[in-house]
Amino acid sequence: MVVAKVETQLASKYDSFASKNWRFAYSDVIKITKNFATVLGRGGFGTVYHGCIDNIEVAVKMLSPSSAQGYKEFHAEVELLMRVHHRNLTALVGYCIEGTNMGLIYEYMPKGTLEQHLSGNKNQYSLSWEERMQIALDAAQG
Ligand SMILES: Nc1ncnc2c1ncn2[C@@H]1O[C@H](COP(=O)(O)OP(=O)(O)OP(=O)(O)O)[C@@H](O)[C@H]1O
Repeated sequence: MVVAKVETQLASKYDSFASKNWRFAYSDVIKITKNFATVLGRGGFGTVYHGCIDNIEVAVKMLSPSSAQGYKEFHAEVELLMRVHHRNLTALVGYCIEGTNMGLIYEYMPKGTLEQHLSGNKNQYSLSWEERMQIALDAAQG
């Protein structure tokens, strides 16, 4: 099957320049997320779940089969974040490619999204224009 072939090519490509530790089996993802028990949110790529690896919290983004942008985005995200590391970029911890089960594992960001902070929904404290400017600069650096 064409899809299976592409997935195998992708998987071996990533394995060739990353430590084997980056790649997780789908059975690991099930354990990490406690069978996808807690949803953190949903994006264009699919659903994001809370998980734990050795007591370290992670966020697991699973590619939704109905996602049009998903497959391309998955490819770009793994490719980029395996090579690029910056304190203003959420770190990729690993990925899973097993048949149609494709997921990305990131470090967990406990303080909510930037959007929530910019809109003031997360807490009462509103960011000053100076702080917003600094965030814009930091994001651009990332
Ligand atoms: N690393 C993370 N730690 C904690 N929560 C996260 C993390 N990544 C994503 N989330 C949660 O999952 C939601 C969806 O994230 P995701 O990155 O898939 O979508 P997005 O960036 O909002 O949209 P899009 O993928 O369409 O650009 C976020 O709004 C956030 O609530």
